[in-house]
Amino acid sequence: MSKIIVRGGQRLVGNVKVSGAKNAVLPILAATLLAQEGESVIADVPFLDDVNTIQQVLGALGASLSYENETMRISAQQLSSYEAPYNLVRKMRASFLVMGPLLARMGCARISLPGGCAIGTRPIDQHLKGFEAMGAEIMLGHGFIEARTSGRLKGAKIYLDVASVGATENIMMAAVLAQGTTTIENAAKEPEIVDLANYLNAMGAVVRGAGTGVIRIEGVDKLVGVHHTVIPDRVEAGTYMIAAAITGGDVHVEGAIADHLAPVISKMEEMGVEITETETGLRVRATKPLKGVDVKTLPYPGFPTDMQSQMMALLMASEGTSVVTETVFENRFMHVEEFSKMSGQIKVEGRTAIISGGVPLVGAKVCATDLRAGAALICAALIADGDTEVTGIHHVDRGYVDITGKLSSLGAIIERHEAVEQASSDKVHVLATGVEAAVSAAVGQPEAVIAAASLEPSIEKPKREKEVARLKPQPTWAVT
Ligand SMILES: CC(=O)N[C@H]1[C@@H](OP(=O)(O)OP(=O)(O)OC[C@H]2O[C@@H](n3ccc(=O)[nH]c3=O)[C@H](O)[C@@H]2O)O[C@H](CO)[C@@H](O)[C@@H]1O
Ligand SMILES: C=C(OP(=O)(O)O)C(=O)O
Repeated sequence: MSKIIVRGGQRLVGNVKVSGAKNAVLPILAATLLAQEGESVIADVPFLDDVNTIQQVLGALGASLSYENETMRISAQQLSSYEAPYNLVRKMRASFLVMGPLLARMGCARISLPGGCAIGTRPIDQHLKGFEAMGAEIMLGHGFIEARTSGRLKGAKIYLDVASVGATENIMMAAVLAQGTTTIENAAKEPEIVDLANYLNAMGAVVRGAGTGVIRIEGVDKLVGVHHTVIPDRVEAGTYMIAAAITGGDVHVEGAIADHLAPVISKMEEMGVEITETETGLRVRATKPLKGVDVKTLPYPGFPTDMQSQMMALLMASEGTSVVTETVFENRFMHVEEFSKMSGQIKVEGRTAIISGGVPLVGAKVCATDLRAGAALICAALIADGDTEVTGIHHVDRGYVDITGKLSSLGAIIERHEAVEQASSDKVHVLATGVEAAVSAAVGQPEAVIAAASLEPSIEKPKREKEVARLKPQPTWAVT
């Protein structure tokens, strides 16, 4: 099982460059499916597992792709399938973002249900409500969602019950080729929505109002491939800002856009962190003890839920009591249990966490329960006494480009240990201690052979097989 080991106690100093935004590039790559002519050239595409997954989804639909020097070239003139494979959708919920473009381009789309994940149930009802309003027929069954339309989709007025980022993007992508005008009310306002709208407009679409609560889309007949550069990742930037502040460091976060990070900057300044805008990013300095603050996550321009766990790490290192309220996802406090292994003093009551700050953190063996939880544990580990071993880092690989390299360039003592994998023809052999660990190492692999050595020797084979099936039903995994 791969892990990241951090030795706490180093002050971070220097420059760190932010990569292109995961949450912008995924919908933009999905939108390249809309280009009936020409090649799409997307620059600043971060080297992430999620990007690899969407690349495979596009490939399975018939697009041809190449990826070099953070630039992806996509030709989608000829699509050969309208079905996003289960193996890929199960790895990454954002695969569902191909539904809008497929419906618009091919009149049908079949995608397996993305299901829930560690941070909440994450329904897709608002996406489907939008497609239905535009005339699509939705069929659900056998773990699949199929959407079909006879002829073009029709422009419609759609009010979102929740300002969902994904639903706004999916509906926008479906509407650009629809007949007539689509209005999305209570639309999400995130910078990634604006980046997608800019890309669609460059392709020939007519999208107005992105970044506000009302987006109007005039359908056009055809879109073409164009060049686009993805915006910098505000969550990655925010994570390095927290890493700098927690270590009492002095770090320039190159590429960070102050406007995109306004709620994070405001809270960190309230705590006593000095943040200055430079020509190319943000300089973050912590020169005095920090004080606790209260934080409530909200859709943009509120405090981002994707920064909640990293902020909690900083609050543990600050003086006084802080209250964090999570309003976006119903189950995004899984990191609290891991923090407590590091001596963090946090009490959870429903959607609120009360943090007693200033208690020295200690190194421990912890597990990333989701992407941002992993980043938060690494931030906390930077000031913990001794070594912290973070497992579950396949989550971190979804959204952070070379986090160990970037942090060690700032002076952190951090290294990555890769799992021992013996690749056979097309299966990955997983060696790990314990059923949970073995299954967690096998997640994300299309086929895995979980070696007997991975599992408790006292458990005989039929029982081990049952245990693996219980933990993660996955028909292509075998126990040897
Ligand atoms: C790839 C990507 O961009 N991911 C981001 C996106 O996820 P994602 O687009 O999945 O998040 P949404 O904005 O859709 O979800 C926000 C809330 O709306 C609810 N909801 C959503 C859709 C729907 O049809 N019905 C419904 O009830 C969700 O359960 C959640 O409670 O925005 C989230 C909220 O900022 C971020 O944490 C994710 O990093
Ligand atoms: C929750 C996140 O991503 P996703 O929506 O892709 O799961 C995230 O980026 O923190």
